[in-house]
Amino acid sequence: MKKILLITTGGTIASVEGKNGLTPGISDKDIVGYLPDYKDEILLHSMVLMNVDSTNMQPEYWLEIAQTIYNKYNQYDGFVITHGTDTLGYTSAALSYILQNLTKPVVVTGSMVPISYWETDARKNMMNAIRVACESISGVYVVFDNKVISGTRAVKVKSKSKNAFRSINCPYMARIDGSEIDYLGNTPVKLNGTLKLDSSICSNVFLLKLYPGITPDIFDYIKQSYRGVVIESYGNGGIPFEKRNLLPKINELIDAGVAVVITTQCLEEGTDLQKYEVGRKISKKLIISSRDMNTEAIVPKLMWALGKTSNLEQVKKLMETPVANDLQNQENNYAVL
Ligand SMILES: NC(=O)C[C@H](N)C(=O)O
Repeated sequence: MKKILLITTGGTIASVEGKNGLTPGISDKDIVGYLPDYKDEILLHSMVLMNVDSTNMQPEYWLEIAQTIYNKYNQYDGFVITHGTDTLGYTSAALSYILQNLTKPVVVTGSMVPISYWETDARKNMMNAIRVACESISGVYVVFDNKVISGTRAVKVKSKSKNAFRSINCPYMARIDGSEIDYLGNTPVKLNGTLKLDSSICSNVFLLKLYPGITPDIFDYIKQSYRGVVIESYGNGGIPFEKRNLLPKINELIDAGVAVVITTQCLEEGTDLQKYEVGRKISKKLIISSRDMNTEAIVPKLMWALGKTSNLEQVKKLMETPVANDLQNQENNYAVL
């Protein structure tokens, strides 16, 4: 019988209506109490690690989750983490970088409606997550609304509906139909190796969304206080140089040792800095191109890379090397669900 550890962290799934609106309030035991009878099939242990709305999630909490999995690793076959949906994609990506050489499944799930409500999606998501955690696969996965998504590719695209997550720039790993898990591409394999807790995280990272009219002085502030900046530019990726020219200040940042990543506000297909003049002008040697990674993966990856080194050549190399399926080089061929 498979032995699974459920780690609860809060989110809507654990929320109750309080004086000031929904807030996490129920325990791991309460959550388990809502599940259909599973006791003949799996041995499920549970623990509360924290009880936060995931809007309050912090890099320190990612480390707590990772450390807990690391400490309990040998006692279980798989792990399920219940989490708020708002920043779930950041946490699943962060765990993919912090927990290196995973040989077991770590499955992150949540819900859009609290588990105590009759119309909840929590029971289905949890049972599906437990099913995936019992598989002989390795790595971090997000299980939501019958879909299995690579931990570095899950993006919340809806604020209210139950089909809130999509796999961005990467095929879905699997679809769940009743108790069947249908793998859509190659069935993920179980890896061998020794788990490593790669926990040096530098959270001094700024995320900047460009808009027409943005002025260069924001970069003075970033230079003083941050070691890395992710610039969400437009389309294929480019920096404005008409009227309010951002290029000199970005070059100053790099000269001061700040890591600069260019990504795009477009959800799909990623950047190509070589296509347009606005992209080529900024594509100097030390600009980090995010290609088809999503922001939820880029931010924790940059924190993880800067935790290891302040050498910008090395940061660029770490960022541009695929980790846990976060980045692909060849033409995409997406599964549409
Ligand atoms: N559906 C949810 O879980 C949303 C909630 N605000 C959270 O992220 O914790």
